[in-house]
Amino acid sequence: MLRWLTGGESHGRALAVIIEGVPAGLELVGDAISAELARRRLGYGRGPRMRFEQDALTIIGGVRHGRTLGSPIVLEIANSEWERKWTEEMSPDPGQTARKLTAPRPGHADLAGLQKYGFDDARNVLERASARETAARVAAGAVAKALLGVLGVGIVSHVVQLGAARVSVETVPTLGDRERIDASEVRCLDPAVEAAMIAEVRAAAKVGDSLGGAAQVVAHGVPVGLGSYVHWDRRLDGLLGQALLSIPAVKAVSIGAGLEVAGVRGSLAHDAIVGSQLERPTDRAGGIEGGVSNGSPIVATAWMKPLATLNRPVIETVDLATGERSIAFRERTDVTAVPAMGVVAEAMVALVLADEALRKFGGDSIAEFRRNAESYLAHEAALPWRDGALER
Ligand SMILES: Cc1cc2nc3c(=O)[nH]c(=O)nc-3n(C[C@H](O)[C@H](O)[C@H](O)COP(=O)(O)O)c2cc1C
Ligand SMILES: C=C(O[C@@H]1CC(C(=O)O)=C[C@@H](OP(=O)(O)O)[C@H]1O)C(=O)O
Repeated sequence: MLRWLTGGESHGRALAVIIEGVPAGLELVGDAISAELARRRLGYGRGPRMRFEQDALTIIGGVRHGRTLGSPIVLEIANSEWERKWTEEMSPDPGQTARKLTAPRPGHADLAGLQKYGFDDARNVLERASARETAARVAAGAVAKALLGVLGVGIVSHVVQLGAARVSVETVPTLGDRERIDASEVRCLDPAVEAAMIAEVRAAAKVGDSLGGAAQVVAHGVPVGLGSYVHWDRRLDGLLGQALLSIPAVKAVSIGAGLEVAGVRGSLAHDAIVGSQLERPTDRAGGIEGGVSNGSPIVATAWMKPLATLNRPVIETVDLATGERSIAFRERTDVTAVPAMGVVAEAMVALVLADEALRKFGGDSIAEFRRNAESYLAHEAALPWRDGALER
């Protein structure tokens, strides 16, 4: 099993993540993790911070000479502004701020967080509720992707909706599309829709508004048999749903044809099993049946609300210090973060699949993990009719 936990505040010294359960001997280099962090910073419509934020990575433990040790992997991602701007405001030493934030921003965790934890300064809430934390998830996801690579699993994501601009649901990307998607400013495969998405962001930015949208994640090469139908908390679709819904501002998750199948007849909603190789000409189920991976690509889509902070603040709130009507204050903000959210969603899918792969195949070393997987796959592939036994 894979366990991981992040820590750190948005404007604190750094974020950290500890990842436990990765077998020894996995090839892991800092550059590969940093490259994933850089992908998350991209995207038309992101705010000023992403232009200077470096996401400087330090591997604190668990890796030696480019290979994992089987011990907890400890990663640190520095926050670029700490030294310059935040050492006093975010100091862990006793003291107090002269700049309390007392007007909670609607659409953020501010008010519920203030009430729940008994604070009188919304900074105590927003620092941890900020999606800055997703940088640590992406670092952990890079480790999970490296592990999944041993099984031949590869993950790709693309933006399928930004504001009102939306691609056809038929376009499911291959691993070969990854470079082309990352080269797109909005991480969209279809050039015509890409242009419409950029126009949407421009129009929203011009009037100080924000946009939501959706990103689809596809995992290719996932073996049959991850997840289970035997308990509610072992269903792979349930695990993916929780993981993706935990991304800030993600409000819905669909698997495969998800939303569309609700409105069609059953005869058009499922995937036929064809021939002696048990092929699936369609993948409406998104690679999961009964909570178990079925060998088809896993397809999950995360739907994001428009960002809550607006560059032209208009949303009403109440200043808790005075009880007076106020307008939500503006931290720097992105116009949209859907392209970045897709990269975070890839990480979350990778972490779920890596956890399930470890549960199924186990192993303290990568050699053992690979051997176990190969043995299972060889056995699973040896169904009687595949070697002609049924004909004898
Ligand atoms: C990558 C990423 C970047 C985000 N950037 C912003 C931002 O700049 N401004 C903002 O208001 N919300 C931003 N958000 C969303 C907020 O963090 C989120 O709306 C907030 O946590 C409340 O949403 P919730 O109710 O889903 O938790 C971002 C989310 C993600 C995934
Ligand atoms: C820092 C990141 O995103 C931040 C997420 C965020 C929010 O409210 O969630 C608000 C902004 O924070 P700041 O005021 O520091 O610019 C974004 O920049 C990041 O993704 O690394």
